[in-house]
Amino acid sequence: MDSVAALFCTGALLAGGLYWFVCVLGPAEQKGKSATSLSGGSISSEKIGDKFKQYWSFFLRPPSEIRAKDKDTVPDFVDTFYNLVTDIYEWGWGQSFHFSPSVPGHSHASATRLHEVRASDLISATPDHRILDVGCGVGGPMRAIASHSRSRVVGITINEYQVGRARAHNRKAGLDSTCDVVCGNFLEMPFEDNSFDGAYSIEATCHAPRLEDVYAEVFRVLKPGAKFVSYEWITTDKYRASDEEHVAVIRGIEQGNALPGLRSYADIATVARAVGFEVLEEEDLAAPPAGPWWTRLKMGRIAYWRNHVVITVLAAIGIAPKGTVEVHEMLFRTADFLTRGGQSGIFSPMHMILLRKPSNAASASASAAK
Ligand SMILES: C=C(CC[C@@H](C)[C@H]1CC[C@H]2C3=CC[C@H]4[C@H](C)[C@@H](O)CC[C@]4(C)[C@H]3CC[C@]12C)C(C)C
Ligand SMILES: C[S@@+](CC[C@H](N)C(=O)[O-])C[C@H]1O[C@@H](n2cnc3c(N)ncnc32)[C@H](O)[C@@H]1O
Repeated sequence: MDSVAALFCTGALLAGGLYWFVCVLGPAEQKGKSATSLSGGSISSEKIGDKFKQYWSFFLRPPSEIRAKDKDTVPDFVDTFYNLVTDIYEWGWGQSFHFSPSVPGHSHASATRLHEVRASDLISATPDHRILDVGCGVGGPMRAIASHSRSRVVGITINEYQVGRARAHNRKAGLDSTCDVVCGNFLEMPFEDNSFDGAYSIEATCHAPRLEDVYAEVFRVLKPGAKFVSYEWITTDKYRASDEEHVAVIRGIEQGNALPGLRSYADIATVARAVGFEVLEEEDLAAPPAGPWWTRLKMGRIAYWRNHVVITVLAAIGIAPKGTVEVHEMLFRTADFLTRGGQSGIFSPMHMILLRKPSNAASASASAAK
């Protein structure tokens, strides 16, 4: 009898421990996405492994070919990437898929919100405005900006699965009457010329093979006099193409984040002017005195190990799709490359550029974009 009781107690303890490990500790950042509901977005479970191999094979081509910057294949490859990572991002990071400077006395959530609201204030978003979110993810920034500015916000993302997640979050937040989400390509947007009073893009245009193409589209859909702010992923003036360590870190960042090639900070304003924008302000928001953005990534290391164990166990018992283990390992490595990029100062994910479409501008700058 005693041994039955001991067996029962051990079983109960193990089950309780597993529940705590997976369900209580599991959602590292935001409750809402749990480890037991990780999926491959719109990709069916059995195809995740193959899709991951296909994603990775993009980088097996010679860098010169990757940098050929193909407008037709890159959006598909980015879409595959977001099918693979969206659930893991939400589970381990939250609903805002970007970095922010750390702010003393503020939580990650609060520092994230300050960074988002800053974009809204820079473009002077007001309640009568219709604002475009270029590359909206699952809509963390959109909800913060709609609540802060009372503007109507329309987000666009290439990834259908994110559209569903964003809409569900909007409904839950009671913001579905002010926030809309559209599935589409920001290189060819399904919006009328001169139809937005402002636009912002947070860590999304880095996925564009040519920055000209997305900036020209934003220019086209903005009303004359309207402002656009972008937080760009760039290499800084500390980056040296002759330094092997620099090259390895930047390549690691590109491979783990579906980037067709990082741009230099020096190219951003040139492109913006070429499509017809006036440059109002340009500042690397990661530069001192801003608090380091990478500390959150570094501090998370223990949680990532825990996440790795959780995903491996769930995949082994058939709850999580098998391929998620490889995807998670890729993100694990990416976190390290990003941290090294931040610490060495060669990379920034928040080079801010504030632009205005001139008041006397014609509707589009198609010729500038070609
Ligand atoms: C702007 C982009 C994405 C930026 C960040 C939101 C993501 C970049 C790297 C991601 C992560 C790395 C490590 C993961 C960890 C191993 C896992 O256990 C939990 C999720 C991570 C923390 C994940 C979260 C999102 C990132 C920080 C790019 C794509 C242009
Ligand atoms: C890193 S996420 C950032 C999301 C959001 N701005 C945020 O901060 O939470 C990049 C976003 O850009 C979108 N994206 C990338 N390439 C795109 C394209 N060609 N057209 C539309 N959206 C794109 C992705 O689908 C994703 O939603």
